[in-house]
Amino acid sequence: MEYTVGQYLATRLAQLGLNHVFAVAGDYNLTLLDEMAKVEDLEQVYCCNELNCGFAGEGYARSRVMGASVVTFSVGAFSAFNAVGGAFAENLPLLLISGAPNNNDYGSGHILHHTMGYSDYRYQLEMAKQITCEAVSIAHANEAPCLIDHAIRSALRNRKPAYIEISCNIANEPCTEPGPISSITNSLISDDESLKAAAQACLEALENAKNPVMIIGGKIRSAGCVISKKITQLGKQLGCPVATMAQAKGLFPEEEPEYVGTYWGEISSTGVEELVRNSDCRIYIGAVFNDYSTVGWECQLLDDHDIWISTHHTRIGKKEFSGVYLKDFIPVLTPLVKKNSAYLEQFRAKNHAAKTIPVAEGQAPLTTVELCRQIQGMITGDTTLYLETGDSWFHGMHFKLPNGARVESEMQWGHIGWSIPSMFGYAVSEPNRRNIIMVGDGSFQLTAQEVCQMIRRNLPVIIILINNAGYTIEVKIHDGPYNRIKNWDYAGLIDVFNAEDGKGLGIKAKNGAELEKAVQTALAHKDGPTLIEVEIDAQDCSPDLVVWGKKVAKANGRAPRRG
Ligand SMILES: C/C(NCc1cnc(C)nc1N)=C(/S)[C@H](O)COP(=O)(O)OP(=O)(O)O
Ligand SMILES: [Mg+2]
Repeated sequence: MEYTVGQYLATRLAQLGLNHVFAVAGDYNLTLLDEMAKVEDLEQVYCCNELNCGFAGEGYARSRVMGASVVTFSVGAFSAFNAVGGAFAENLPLLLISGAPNNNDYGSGHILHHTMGYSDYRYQLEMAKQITCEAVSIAHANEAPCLIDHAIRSALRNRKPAYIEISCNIANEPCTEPGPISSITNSLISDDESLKAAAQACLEALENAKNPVMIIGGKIRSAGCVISKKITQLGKQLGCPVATMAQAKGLFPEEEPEYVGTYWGEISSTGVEELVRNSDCRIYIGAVFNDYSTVGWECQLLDDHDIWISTHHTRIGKKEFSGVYLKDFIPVLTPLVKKNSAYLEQFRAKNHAAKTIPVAEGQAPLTTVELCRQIQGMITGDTTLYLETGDSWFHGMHFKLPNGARVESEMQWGHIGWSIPSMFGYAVSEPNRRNIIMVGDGSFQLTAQEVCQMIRRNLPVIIILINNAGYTIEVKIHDGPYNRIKNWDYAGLIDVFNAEDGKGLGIKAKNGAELEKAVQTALAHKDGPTLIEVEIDAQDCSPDLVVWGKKVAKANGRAPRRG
Protein backbone atom coordinates (compact mmCIF):
# COMPACT_ATOMS: atom_id res chain seq x y z
CA MET A 1 0.00 0.00 0.00
CA GLU A 2 1.37 3.45 -0.95
CA TYR A 3 1.28 5.53 2.24
CA THR A 4 0.63 9.25 2.43
CA VAL A 5 1.18 11.53 5.43
CA GLY A 6 -2.55 11.50 6.27
CA GLN A 7 -2.70 7.73 6.01
CA TYR A 8 0.40 7.35 8.18
CA LEU A 9 -1.25 9.44 10.91
CA ALA A 10 -4.57 7.58 10.66
CA THR A 11 -2.83 4.19 10.67
CA ARG A 12 -1.00 5.07 13.89
CA LEU A 13 -4.33 5.96 15.54
CA ALA A 14 -5.94 2.74 14.30
CA GLN A 15 -2.92 0.73 15.53
CA LEU A 16 -3.54 2.24 19.00
CA GLY A 17 -7.09 0.87 18.97
CA LEU A 18 -8.98 4.06 18.13
CA ASN A 19 -11.99 3.36 15.90
CA HIS A 20 -13.11 6.98 15.67
CA VAL A 21 -11.61 10.41 15.19
CA PHE A 22 -13.65 13.58 15.73
CA ALA A 23 -13.56 16.40 13.19
CA VAL A 24 -14.93 19.69 11.91
CA ALA A 25 -14.17 20.38 8.25
CA GLY A 26 -12.28 23.43 7.08
CA ASP A 27 -10.39 24.07 3.84
CA TYR A 28 -7.01 23.60 5.51
CA ASN A 29 -7.90 20.01 6.58
CA LEU A 30 -10.08 18.60 3.77
CA THR A 31 -7.27 16.75 1.96
CA LEU A 32 -6.06 15.44 5.31
CA LEU A 33 -9.55 14.14 6.12
CA ASP A 34 -9.71 12.50 2.67
CA GLU A 35 -6.42 10.71 3.31
CA MET A 36 -7.37 9.67 6.86
CA ALA A 37 -10.69 8.31 5.58
CA LYS A 38 -8.80 5.79 3.42
CA VAL A 39 -7.67 3.92 6.55
CA GLU A 40 -10.02 1.11 7.62
CA ASP A 41 -11.51 1.05 11.11
CA LEU A 42 -11.05 4.73 11.74
CA GLU A 43 -14.47 6.33 11.33
CA GLN A 44 -14.70 10.13 11.18
CA VAL A 45 -17.32 11.56 13.55
CA TYR A 46 -18.31 15.13 12.80
CA CYS A 47 -19.15 17.72 15.46
CA CYS A 48 -21.03 21.04 15.46
CA ASN A 49 -18.04 23.13 16.48
CA GLU A 50 -14.39 22.77 17.41
CA LEU A 51 -14.81 23.30 21.17
CA ASN A 52 -17.21 20.35 21.22
CA CYS A 53 -14.94 18.42 18.83
CA GLY A 54 -12.07 18.82 21.29
CA PHE A 55 -14.22 17.79 24.24
CA ALA A 56 -15.52 14.79 22.27
CA GLY A 57 -11.91 13.68 21.77
CA GLU A 58 -11.30 14.24 25.50
CA GLY A 59 -14.33 12.09 26.35
CA TYR A 60 -13.08 9.36 24.00
CA ALA A 61 -9.74 9.46 25.80
CA ARG A 62 -11.59 8.67 29.06
CA SER A 63 -12.53 5.32 27.53
CA ARG A 64 -9.65 4.53 25.13
CA VAL A 65 -5.87 4.87 25.16
CA MET A 66 -6.22 8.32 23.57
CA GLY A 67 -8.67 10.55 21.66
CA ALA A 68 -8.08 12.54 18.46
CA SER A 69 -9.74 15.65 17.04
CA VAL A 70 -9.14 17.25 13.63
CA VAL A 71 -9.79 20.97 13.07
CA THR A 72 -8.92 23.73 10.64
CA PHE A 73 -6.27 26.39 11.17
CA SER A 74 -6.78 29.24 13.65
CA VAL A 75 -10.58 29.64 13.55
CA GLY A 76 -10.95 25.96 14.42
CA ALA A 77 -7.90 25.34 16.55
CA PHE A 78 -8.42 28.38 18.79
CA SER A 79 -11.80 27.04 19.90
CA ALA A 80 -10.44 23.54 20.35
CA PHE A 81 -7.61 24.92 22.52
CA ASN A 82 -10.05 25.34 25.41
CA ALA A 83 -10.78 21.60 25.34
CA VAL A 84 -7.05 20.86 24.95
CA GLY A 85 -6.37 22.97 28.06
CA GLY A 86 -9.00 20.89 29.82
CA ALA A 87 -7.40 17.64 28.68
CA PHE A 88 -4.06 18.91 29.98
CA ALA A 89 -5.57 19.84 33.35
CA GLU A 90 -7.34 16.47 33.55
CA ASN A 91 -4.28 14.45 32.42
CA LEU A 92 -5.94 13.03 29.30
CA PRO A 93 -4.02 12.18 26.08
CA LEU A 94 -5.98 14.09 23.44
CA LEU A 95 -4.27 14.53 20.06
CA LEU A 96 -5.30 17.80 18.42
CA ILE A 97 -4.61 17.75 14.69
CA SER A 98 -4.89 20.99 12.74
CA GLY A 99 -4.72 21.68 9.04
CA ALA A 100 -2.17 24.40 8.24
CA PRO A 101 -1.21 26.74 5.38
CA ASN A 102 0.34 25.44 2.14
CA ASN A 103 4.06 25.04 2.76
CA ASN A 104 4.88 27.33 -0.19
CA ASP A 105 3.32 30.21 1.73
CA TYR A 106 5.76 30.05 4.64
CA GLY A 107 8.28 32.83 4.25
CA SER A 108 6.42 34.15 1.19
CA GLY A 109 4.98 37.24 2.76
CA HIS A 110 1.49 36.07 1.74
CA ILE A 111 -1.46 37.14 3.87
CA LEU A 112 -3.80 34.13 4.16
CA HIS A 113 -7.42 33.65 5.23
CA HIS A 114 -8.12 32.09 8.65
CA THR A 115 -4.90 33.69 9.98
CA MET A 116 -4.19 36.74 12.12
CA GLY A 117 -3.67 38.78 8.95
CA TYR A 118 0.12 38.77 8.88
CA SER A 119 2.47 36.40 7.09
CA ASP A 120 4.08 34.60 10.03
CA TYR A 121 1.80 31.62 10.74
CA ARG A 122 3.84 30.08 13.59
CA TYR A 123 1.70 31.66 16.35
CA GLN A 124 -0.63 28.65 16.53
CA LEU A 125 2.23 26.22 17.11
CA GLU A 126 3.62 28.53 19.83
CA MET A 127 0.21 28.66 21.53
CA ALA A 128 -0.13 24.87 21.31
CA LYS A 129 3.24 24.45 23.02
CA GLN A 130 1.79 26.15 26.13
CA ILE A 131 -1.09 23.69 26.55
CA THR A 132 0.33 20.37 25.37
CA CYS A 133 3.28 18.12 26.25
CA GLU A 134 4.44 18.19 22.61
CA ALA A 135 3.56 20.31 19.56
CA VAL A 136 4.92 19.68 16.06
CA SER A 137 4.49 21.32 12.65
CA ILE A 138 4.73 19.16 9.52
CA ALA A 139 5.60 21.08 6.36
CA HIS A 140 7.59 18.31 4.61
CA ALA A 141 6.47 14.71 4.04
CA ASN A 142 9.85 13.13 4.80
CA GLU A 143 9.78 14.40 8.41
CA ALA A 144 6.12 13.41 9.00
CA PRO A 145 6.55 9.84 10.38
CA CYS A 146 9.12 10.83 12.97
CA LEU A 147 7.20 13.93 14.13
CA ILE A 148 3.87 12.10 14.26
CA ASP A 149 5.36 9.23 16.28
CA HIS A 150 7.11 11.66 18.62
CA ALA A 151 3.93 13.62 19.34
CA ILE A 152 1.79 10.52 19.96
CA ARG A 153 4.47 8.85 22.10
CA SER A 154 4.80 11.99 24.25
CA ALA A 155 1.03 12.17 24.78
CA LEU A 156 0.84 8.53 25.87
CA ARG A 157 3.89 8.68 28.16
CA ASN A 158 2.86 11.92 29.84
CA ARG A 159 -0.91 11.33 29.80
CA LYS A 160 -1.24 14.85 28.39
CA PRO A 161 -2.51 16.28 25.07
CA ALA A 162 -0.22 16.72 22.06
CA TYR A 163 -0.56 18.84 18.91
CA ILE A 164 0.20 18.16 15.24
CA GLU A 165 -0.31 20.68 12.42
CA ILE A 166 0.04 19.52 8.83
CA SER A 167 0.36 21.81 5.77
CA CYS A 168 -2.69 21.32 3.57
CA ASN A 169 -0.59 20.38 0.50
CA ILE A 170 1.44 17.77 2.42
CA ALA A 171 -1.39 15.56 3.74
CA ASN A 172 -1.57 13.55 0.49
CA GLU A 173 2.20 13.45 -0.15
CA PRO A 174 3.80 9.94 -0.16
CA CYS A 175 5.70 8.85 2.94
CA THR A 176 7.05 5.64 4.51
CA GLU A 177 4.86 2.88 5.97
CA PRO A 178 4.40 2.84 9.77
CA GLY A 179 6.30 0.11 11.64
CA PRO A 180 5.18 -1.74 14.81
CA ILE A 181 3.14 0.39 17.22
CA SER A 182 5.26 -0.91 20.12
CA SER A 183 7.85 1.75 19.28
CA ILE A 184 5.25 4.25 20.47
CA THR A 185 3.45 2.41 23.24
CA ASN A 186 6.54 1.14 25.08
CA SER A 187 6.32 3.06 28.32
CA LEU A 188 9.14 4.39 30.44
CA ILE A 189 10.26 2.02 33.20
CA SER A 190 11.08 3.01 36.77
CA ASP A 191 14.64 3.28 37.99
CA ASP A 192 15.19 -0.05 39.75
CA GLU A 193 17.29 1.32 42.60
CA SER A 194 14.76 4.03 43.39
CA LEU A 195 11.89 1.54 43.14
CA LYS A 196 13.45 -0.72 45.77
CA ALA A 197 14.39 2.19 48.04
CA ALA A 198 10.89 3.69 47.78
CA ALA A 199 9.28 0.36 48.62
CA GLN A 200 11.57 -0.06 51.64
CA ALA A 201 10.86 3.45 52.89
CA CYS A 202 7.15 2.91 52.43
CA LEU A 203 7.19 -0.34 54.40
CA GLU A 204 9.04 1.36 57.28
CA ALA A 205 6.50 4.19 57.34
CA LEU A 206 3.64 1.70 57.38
CA GLU A 207 5.38 -0.41 60.04
CA ASN A 208 5.28 2.59 62.40
CA ALA A 209 1.73 3.60 61.50
CA LYS A 210 -1.13 2.74 63.86
CA ASN A 211 -3.91 4.41 61.79
CA PRO A 212 -3.00 4.41 58.11
CA VAL A 213 -5.60 5.58 55.61
CA MET A 214 -5.44 5.47 51.81
CA ILE A 215 -6.76 8.48 49.87
CA ILE A 216 -7.15 8.21 46.11
CA GLY A 217 -7.03 11.33 43.93
CA GLY A 218 -8.03 12.31 40.43
CA LYS A 219 -4.69 11.70 38.71
CA ILE A 220 -5.47 7.97 38.80
CA ARG A 221 -8.32 8.52 36.34
CA SER A 222 -6.06 9.03 33.38
CA ALA A 223 -3.71 6.23 34.42
CA GLY A 224 -6.45 3.90 33.23
CA CYS A 225 -8.48 1.03 34.66
CA VAL A 226 -5.52 -1.34 34.96
CA ILE A 227 -3.88 0.92 37.54
CA SER A 228 -7.21 1.36 39.28
CA LYS A 229 -7.45 -2.41 39.73
CA LYS A 230 -3.87 -2.58 41.08
CA ILE A 231 -4.67 0.16 43.59
CA THR A 232 -7.75 -1.75 44.69
CA GLN A 233 -5.54 -4.77 45.36
CA LEU A 234 -3.17 -2.61 47.44
CA GLY A 235 -6.10 -1.25 49.45
CA LYS A 236 -7.41 -4.72 50.14
CA GLN A 237 -3.94 -6.03 51.00
CA LEU A 238 -3.46 -3.15 53.48
CA GLY A 239 -6.98 -3.56 54.88
CA CYS A 240 -6.98 0.10 55.98
CA PRO A 241 -9.80 2.61 55.32
CA VAL A 242 -9.83 3.84 51.68
CA ALA A 243 -11.38 7.19 50.73
CA THR A 244 -11.64 8.83 47.32
CA MET A 245 -11.19 12.55 46.77
CA ALA A 246 -14.03 14.22 44.83
CA GLN A 247 -12.17 14.03 41.49
CA ALA A 248 -11.60 10.29 42.04
CA LYS A 249 -15.20 9.27 42.76
CA GLY A 250 -15.69 5.76 41.39
CA LEU A 251 -11.97 4.95 41.12
CA PHE A 252 -12.15 2.54 44.06
CA PRO A 253 -14.95 -0.05 44.05
CA GLU A 254 -17.45 1.26 46.62
CA GLU A 255 -18.86 -2.15 47.52
CA GLU A 256 -15.47 -3.19 48.98
CA PRO A 257 -15.46 -3.20 52.81
CA GLU A 258 -12.37 -0.95 52.85
CA TYR A 259 -14.22 1.88 51.11
CA VAL A 260 -15.32 4.59 53.58
CA GLY A 261 -16.53 7.41 51.28
CA THR A 262 -15.45 10.78 49.87
CA TYR A 263 -12.69 12.82 51.45
CA TRP A 264 -13.44 16.50 50.72
CA GLY A 265 -12.49 18.35 53.92
CA GLU A 266 -15.45 19.69 55.83
CA ILE A 267 -17.92 18.29 53.26
CA SER A 268 -16.52 14.74 53.33
CA SER A 269 -18.76 11.70 53.79
CA THR A 270 -19.82 11.16 57.39
CA GLY A 271 -16.85 10.52 59.67
CA VAL A 272 -14.24 10.60 56.88
CA GLU A 273 -12.82 14.09 57.59
CA GLU A 274 -12.13 13.06 61.20
CA LEU A 275 -10.71 9.70 60.04
CA VAL A 276 -8.19 11.44 57.75
CA ARG A 277 -7.37 14.21 60.22
CA ASN A 278 -6.58 11.69 63.00
CA SER A 279 -4.56 9.33 60.82
CA ASP A 280 -0.84 9.04 61.57
CA CYS A 281 0.00 7.98 58.00
CA ARG A 282 -2.04 9.21 55.05
CA ILE A 283 -1.23 7.36 51.81
CA TYR A 284 -2.23 9.74 49.02
CA ILE A 285 -2.30 8.12 45.58
CA GLY A 286 -2.69 10.44 42.58
CA ALA A 287 -3.95 13.25 44.79
CA VAL A 288 -4.42 16.75 43.36
CA PHE A 289 -4.47 19.52 45.99
CA ASN A 290 -6.13 22.62 44.53
CA ASP A 291 -8.35 25.31 46.05
CA TYR A 292 -11.53 23.39 45.14
CA SER A 293 -10.37 19.95 46.27
CA THR A 294 -9.05 21.37 49.57
CA VAL A 295 -12.23 23.47 50.10
CA GLY A 296 -10.37 26.76 50.05
CA TRP A 297 -7.10 25.29 51.40
CA GLU A 298 -8.78 24.09 54.61
CA CYS A 299 -8.22 20.37 54.03
CA GLN A 300 -5.52 18.18 55.54
CA LEU A 301 -2.45 18.93 53.39
CA LEU A 302 0.66 16.78 53.12
CA ASP A 303 2.78 16.48 56.27
CA ASP A 304 6.00 14.66 57.11
CA HIS A 305 4.25 11.42 58.07
CA ASP A 306 2.40 11.14 54.78
CA ILE A 307 3.10 9.10 51.68
CA TRP A 308 2.36 10.74 48.32
CA ILE A 309 2.43 8.39 45.33
CA SER A 310 1.92 10.27 42.09
CA THR A 311 2.09 9.03 38.50
CA HIS A 312 5.76 9.90 37.96
CA HIS A 313 7.28 10.20 41.43
CA THR A 314 6.80 9.22 45.07
CA ARG A 315 7.39 11.13 48.32
CA ILE A 316 7.60 9.18 51.56
CA GLY A 317 7.78 11.35 54.62
CA LYS A 318 10.66 13.70 53.93
CA LYS A 319 12.21 11.62 51.14
CA GLU A 320 11.62 12.08 47.37
CA PHE A 321 11.90 9.18 44.90
CA SER A 322 11.74 10.47 41.31
CA GLY A 323 11.65 8.05 38.37
CA VAL A 324 9.34 5.75 40.36
CA TYR A 325 6.28 5.28 38.19
CA LEU A 326 2.94 4.45 39.81
CA LYS A 327 2.33 1.60 37.33
CA ASP A 328 5.52 -0.11 38.59
CA PHE A 329 5.45 0.91 42.25
CA ILE A 330 2.00 -0.34 43.25
CA PRO A 331 2.57 -3.96 42.06
CA VAL A 332 5.99 -4.03 43.81
CA LEU A 333 4.54 -2.67 47.08
CA THR A 334 1.33 -4.72 47.30
CA PRO A 335 2.76 -8.16 48.14
CA LEU A 336 5.11 -6.63 50.73
CA VAL A 337 2.64 -4.70 52.90
CA LYS A 338 1.14 -6.16 56.09
CA LYS A 339 -2.57 -6.00 56.85
CA ASN A 340 -3.50 -3.27 59.32
CA SER A 341 -7.29 -3.09 59.58
CA ALA A 342 -7.70 -1.83 63.17
CA TYR A 343 -8.48 1.71 62.05
CA LEU A 344 -11.11 0.48 59.60
CA GLU A 345 -12.74 -1.63 62.31
CA GLN A 346 -12.86 1.40 64.62
CA PHE A 347 -14.50 3.42 61.83
CA ARG A 348 -17.05 0.72 61.11
CA ALA A 349 -17.83 0.40 64.81
CA LYS A 350 -19.01 4.00 64.77
CA ASN A 351 -21.51 2.72 62.24
CA HIS A 352 -21.60 5.46 59.65
CA ALA A 353 -24.33 3.54 57.86
CA ALA A 354 -26.02 5.49 55.05
CA LYS A 355 -29.47 6.86 55.85
CA THR A 356 -32.32 5.70 53.57
CA ILE A 357 -34.05 8.58 51.79
CA PRO A 358 -37.85 8.51 52.05
CA VAL A 359 -39.89 8.61 48.81
CA ALA A 360 -41.31 12.14 48.28
CA GLU A 361 -45.03 12.68 47.80
CA GLY A 362 -45.59 12.16 44.04
CA GLN A 363 -47.32 15.49 43.32
CA ALA A 364 -45.06 17.64 45.50
CA PRO A 365 -42.70 20.02 43.66
CA LEU A 366 -39.50 18.17 42.83
CA THR A 367 -36.57 18.60 45.24
CA THR A 368 -32.88 17.75 44.78
CA VAL A 369 -33.29 15.11 47.52
CA GLU A 370 -36.01 13.30 45.54
CA LEU A 371 -34.13 13.81 42.28
CA CYS A 372 -30.99 12.19 43.73
CA ARG A 373 -33.01 9.38 45.29
CA GLN A 374 -34.33 8.52 41.82
CA ILE A 375 -30.97 8.92 40.09
CA GLN A 376 -29.47 6.53 42.66
CA GLY A 377 -32.02 3.97 41.46
CA MET A 378 -30.73 4.33 37.87
CA ILE A 379 -27.11 3.53 38.71
CA THR A 380 -26.05 -0.02 37.78
CA GLY A 381 -22.70 -1.74 37.36
CA ASP A 382 -22.59 -0.73 33.69
CA THR A 383 -23.46 2.92 34.32
CA THR A 384 -21.18 5.84 33.54
CA LEU A 385 -22.39 8.99 35.28
CA TYR A 386 -21.03 12.32 34.10
CA LEU A 387 -21.12 15.05 36.76
CA GLU A 388 -21.05 18.50 35.13
CA THR A 389 -19.50 21.45 36.94
CA GLY A 390 -22.25 22.74 39.21
CA ASP A 391 -24.31 21.51 42.15
CA SER A 392 -24.15 18.10 40.37
CA TRP A 393 -20.60 17.71 41.75
CA PHE A 394 -21.86 17.80 45.33
CA HIS A 395 -24.90 15.59 44.84
CA GLY A 396 -22.77 13.14 42.88
CA MET A 397 -20.49 12.50 45.86
CA HIS A 398 -23.38 10.91 47.76
CA PHE A 399 -24.30 8.27 45.20
CA LYS A 400 -23.44 4.70 46.19
CA LEU A 401 -21.75 3.08 43.20
CA PRO A 402 -22.17 -0.65 42.51
CA ASN A 403 -18.88 -2.21 41.39
CA GLY A 404 -18.31 -1.49 37.71
CA ALA A 405 -20.07 1.88 37.76
CA ARG A 406 -17.94 4.84 36.67
CA VAL A 407 -18.14 8.54 37.42
CA GLU A 408 -16.52 11.15 35.16
CA SER A 409 -16.00 14.79 36.14
CA GLU A 410 -13.72 17.67 35.18
CA MET A 411 -12.94 19.21 38.54
CA GLN A 412 -9.54 20.64 37.71
CA TRP A 413 -10.49 22.53 34.54
CA GLY A 414 -14.17 22.97 35.39
CA HIS A 415 -15.39 24.23 32.00
CA ILE A 416 -19.17 24.40 32.24
CA GLY A 417 -20.73 22.66 29.23
CA TRP A 418 -17.91 20.08 29.08
CA SER A 419 -20.22 17.15 29.90
CA ILE A 420 -22.39 17.17 26.75
CA PRO A 421 -19.64 16.96 24.09
CA SER A 422 -17.34 14.88 26.29
CA MET A 423 -20.11 12.38 26.96
CA PHE A 424 -20.82 12.35 23.21
CA GLY A 425 -17.22 11.26 22.59
CA TYR A 426 -17.33 8.79 25.48
CA ALA A 427 -20.63 7.28 24.29
CA VAL A 428 -19.26 6.87 20.73
CA SER A 429 -16.63 4.65 22.34
CA GLU A 430 -18.98 3.00 24.89
CA PRO A 431 -22.48 2.97 23.32
CA ASN A 432 -23.60 -0.05 25.34
CA ARG A 433 -23.03 1.40 28.80
CA ARG A 434 -25.87 3.19 30.62
CA ASN A 435 -24.58 6.72 29.99
CA ILE A 436 -26.15 9.39 32.22
CA ILE A 437 -25.30 13.11 32.51
CA MET A 438 -26.23 15.35 35.45
CA VAL A 439 -25.97 18.86 34.02
CA GLY A 440 -27.21 22.30 35.09
CA ASP A 441 -29.14 24.73 32.92
CA GLY A 442 -26.26 27.21 32.82
CA SER A 443 -23.73 24.65 31.62
CA PHE A 444 -26.08 23.15 29.07
CA GLN A 445 -26.43 26.49 27.30
CA LEU A 446 -22.74 26.50 26.31
CA THR A 447 -22.61 23.28 24.28
CA ALA A 448 -26.23 22.09 23.84
CA GLN A 449 -25.92 21.59 20.08
CA GLU A 450 -23.83 18.42 20.47
CA VAL A 451 -27.03 16.63 21.58
CA CYS A 452 -27.92 16.66 17.87
CA GLN A 453 -24.90 14.44 17.21
CA MET A 454 -26.16 11.98 19.85
CA ILE A 455 -29.45 11.96 17.89
CA ARG A 456 -27.56 11.54 14.59
CA ARG A 457 -25.79 8.43 15.96
CA ASN A 458 -28.80 7.08 17.90
CA LEU A 459 -26.87 7.14 21.17
CA PRO A 460 -29.21 6.43 24.15
CA VAL A 461 -27.58 8.95 26.50
CA ILE A 462 -29.81 10.08 29.40
CA ILE A 463 -29.44 13.79 30.14
CA ILE A 464 -30.81 14.96 33.49
CA LEU A 465 -31.02 18.71 33.01
CA ILE A 466 -31.40 20.56 36.31
CA ASN A 467 -33.26 23.79 35.61
CA ASN A 468 -32.68 25.87 38.76
CA ALA A 469 -32.85 29.21 36.96
CA GLY A 470 -29.18 30.06 36.85
CA TYR A 471 -25.68 29.65 38.16
CA THR A 472 -26.27 28.21 41.64
CA ILE A 473 -22.60 27.47 42.39
CA GLU A 474 -21.73 31.06 41.64
CA VAL A 475 -24.71 32.26 43.75
CA LYS A 476 -23.26 30.34 46.72
CA ILE A 477 -19.79 31.77 46.15
CA HIS A 478 -20.85 35.35 45.40
CA ASP A 479 -24.24 36.42 44.09
CA GLY A 480 -25.17 39.15 41.64
CA PRO A 481 -27.33 39.78 38.56
CA TYR A 482 -24.76 38.02 36.41
CA ASN A 483 -25.86 34.66 37.89
CA ARG A 484 -29.30 34.83 36.30
CA ILE A 485 -29.77 33.33 32.83
CA LYS A 486 -32.42 33.43 30.11
CA ASN A 487 -34.64 30.37 30.52
CA TRP A 488 -34.94 27.93 27.60
CA ASP A 489 -37.50 25.27 26.79
CA TYR A 490 -34.78 22.66 27.25
CA ALA A 491 -37.01 19.63 26.68
CA GLY A 492 -38.54 21.33 23.63
CA LEU A 493 -35.08 21.81 22.12
CA ILE A 494 -34.97 18.10 21.32
CA ASP A 495 -37.68 18.52 18.67
CA VAL A 496 -35.55 21.21 17.06
CA PHE A 497 -32.57 18.86 16.96
CA ASN A 498 -34.71 15.93 15.72
CA ALA A 499 -35.85 17.84 12.63
CA GLU A 500 -37.47 15.31 10.25
CA ASP A 501 -35.78 12.06 11.27
CA GLY A 502 -34.31 12.25 14.78
CA LYS A 503 -35.34 9.96 17.64
CA GLY A 504 -34.41 12.09 20.62
CA LEU A 505 -36.90 12.50 23.48
CA GLY A 506 -37.45 15.63 25.56
CA ILE A 507 -39.49 15.30 28.77
CA LYS A 508 -40.27 17.83 31.54
CA ALA A 509 -40.69 16.65 35.15
CA LYS A 510 -42.05 18.97 37.86
CA ASN A 511 -42.64 16.36 40.59
CA GLY A 512 -41.58 12.91 41.76
CA ALA A 513 -44.34 11.08 39.90
CA GLU A 514 -43.51 12.74 36.57
CA LEU A 515 -39.83 12.04 37.15
CA GLU A 516 -40.48 8.34 37.88
CA LYS A 517 -42.33 8.08 34.57
CA ALA A 518 -39.67 10.00 32.67
CA VAL A 519 -36.90 7.80 34.08
CA GLN A 520 -38.74 4.63 33.01
CA THR A 521 -39.24 6.08 29.52
CA ALA A 522 -35.58 7.09 29.29
CA LEU A 523 -34.30 3.69 30.40
CA ALA A 524 -36.49 2.00 27.80
CA HIS A 525 -35.57 4.41 24.98
CA LYS A 526 -32.66 2.86 23.11
CA ASP A 527 -32.43 4.58 19.72
CA GLY A 528 -31.63 8.09 20.80
CA PRO A 529 -30.91 10.41 23.74
CA THR A 530 -33.53 11.37 26.32
CA LEU A 531 -33.34 14.78 27.93
CA ILE A 532 -35.29 15.00 31.20
CA GLU A 533 -35.69 18.64 32.22
CA VAL A 534 -36.32 18.79 35.97
CA GLU A 535 -37.57 22.03 37.53
CA ILE A 536 -35.82 22.71 40.84
CA ASP A 537 -36.30 25.74 43.08
CA ALA A 538 -33.33 28.12 42.77
CA GLN A 539 -32.75 27.95 46.54
CA ASP A 540 -32.70 24.15 46.63
CA CYS A 541 -29.09 22.99 46.50
CA SER A 542 -26.73 20.60 48.24
CA PRO A 543 -25.86 21.69 51.82
CA ASP A 544 -22.28 20.76 50.93
CA LEU A 545 -22.30 23.44 48.21
CA VAL A 546 -23.34 26.08 50.76
CA VAL A 547 -20.36 25.19 53.02
CA TRP A 548 -17.94 24.86 50.10
CA GLY A 549 -19.13 28.11 48.49
CA LYS A 550 -18.37 30.09 51.63
CA LYS A 551 -14.87 28.60 51.92
CA VAL A 552 -14.03 29.22 48.27
CA ALA A 553 -15.34 32.79 48.52
CA LYS A 554 -13.11 33.29 51.55
CA ALA A 555 -10.08 31.89 49.69
CA ASN A 556 -10.83 34.08 46.65
CA GLY A 557 -11.30 37.10 48.88
CA ARG A 558 -7.96 36.95 50.72
CA ALA A 559 -6.47 40.43 51.03
CA PRO A 560 -3.53 41.09 48.67
CA ARG A 561 -0.07 40.56 50.15
CA ARG A 562 1.34 43.93 51.18
CA GLY A 563 4.96 44.85 50.34
C1 LIG B 1 -20.93 30.02 35.56
C2 LIG B 1 -20.26 28.93 36.32
N1 LIG B 1 -18.87 28.90 36.39
C3 LIG B 1 -18.01 29.89 35.73
C4 LIG B 1 -17.62 29.43 34.36
C5 LIG B 1 -17.78 30.24 33.27
N2 LIG B 1 -17.42 29.82 32.01
C6 LIG B 1 -16.92 28.58 31.84
C7 LIG B 1 -16.54 28.15 30.44
N3 LIG B 1 -16.75 27.72 32.87
C8 LIG B 1 -17.05 28.12 34.14
N4 LIG B 1 -16.82 27.25 35.19
C9 LIG B 1 -20.96 27.95 36.97
S1 LIG B 1 -20.18 26.75 37.87
C10 LIG B 1 -22.49 27.89 36.99
O1 LIG B 1 -22.91 27.91 38.35
C11 LIG B 1 -23.00 26.63 36.34
O2 LIG B 1 -24.43 26.75 36.35
P1 LIG B 1 -25.32 25.46 36.12
O3 LIG B 1 -24.77 24.63 35.04
O4 LIG B 1 -26.71 25.92 35.97
O5 LIG B 1 -25.14 24.62 37.43
P2 LIG B 1 -25.56 25.06 38.91
O6 LIG B 1 -26.86 25.81 38.80
O7 LIG B 1 -25.69 23.78 39.65
O8 LIG B 1 -24.46 25.92 39.44
MG1 LIG C 1 -28.25 26.09 37.26
